[in-house]
Amino acid sequence: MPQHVRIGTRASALALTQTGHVSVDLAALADLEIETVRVRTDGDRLTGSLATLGGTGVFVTALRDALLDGRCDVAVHSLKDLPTGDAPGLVLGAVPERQDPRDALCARDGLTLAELPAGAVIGTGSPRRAAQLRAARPDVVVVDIRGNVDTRLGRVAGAEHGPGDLDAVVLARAGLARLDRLDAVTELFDPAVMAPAPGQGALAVEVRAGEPGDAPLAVALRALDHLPTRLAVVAERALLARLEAGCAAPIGALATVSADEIRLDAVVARPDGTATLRRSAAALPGDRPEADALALGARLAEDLLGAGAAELAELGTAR
Ligand SMILES: NCc1[nH]cc(CCC(=O)O)c1CC(=O)O
Repeated sequence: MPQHVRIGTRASALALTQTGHVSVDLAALADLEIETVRVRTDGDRLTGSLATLGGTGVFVTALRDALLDGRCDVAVHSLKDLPTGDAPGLVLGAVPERQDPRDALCARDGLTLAELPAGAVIGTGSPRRAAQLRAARPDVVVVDIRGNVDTRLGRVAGAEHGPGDLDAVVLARAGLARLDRLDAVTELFDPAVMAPAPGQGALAVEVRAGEPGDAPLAVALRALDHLPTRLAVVAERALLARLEAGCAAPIGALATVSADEIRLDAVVARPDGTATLRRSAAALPGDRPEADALALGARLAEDLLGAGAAELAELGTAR
């Protein structure tokens, strides 16, 4: 008898494809019969600016409630949308292998950021992307936009659908890849120019704590987990947590994990892009690599705080 598993997801096209991939992967790893349960979150319901929606977790809370209530057994989130705080009763069952974490420019007429004219209008809802765009090109105009990936792409001039009132938008490459929309990408940003959000390109597969470790679902989750990705996102999120910031802060971080090193590069920006602070650190993972990744993120955050990161990024005042 296969184990019956209900997998909870937001109903956006991106969430549904992400959940679909996780379902297929889990079903290939153990004898599971998987049912998909759609859950509506505040992030789907409310239309205000992402930066003002009331902090972190707008895409996540309703899914976590469904997990805790037993309406589903597994929840799939974009890792970058997951708040850094503890979720009592829940654990990260698996962090599957990450996709390319870079941000992508989707501009009209195949243009790159350097090729866009002065005064070009670029849409993003992310203070992190806005600050780094302004740092790279102080002469462009950044406007706040919301909506799912297709809505945002539709606002680029020359798009087949939509009003086309923008010269470009910035989106995560990973989301575009999952939606089969890489055709819209005109430039992939070097992380030294546009550092991605902590956890960008990775997924979080969350489950209730204390479920039996020998059940088919638990076996499949352990096999799906990708240790280098887990270590990278642990380091990136430890940095964010120590900075007491969330996904709406102008903070980018990217860890790269090899057999003998975890390297973490981070940027903290003034929201208007007129100043940025970059710092890097590395650690040699030992017998408890997750603890080492956690310590690395916290240490780099201390370094940034000592250099004035909280004042620069207006942490604690922005929300
Ligand atoms: N906040 C929305 C969100 N959450 C995850 C992704 C993309 C996929 C990912 O980073 O894993 C997106 C859209 C975007 O930023 O372009």
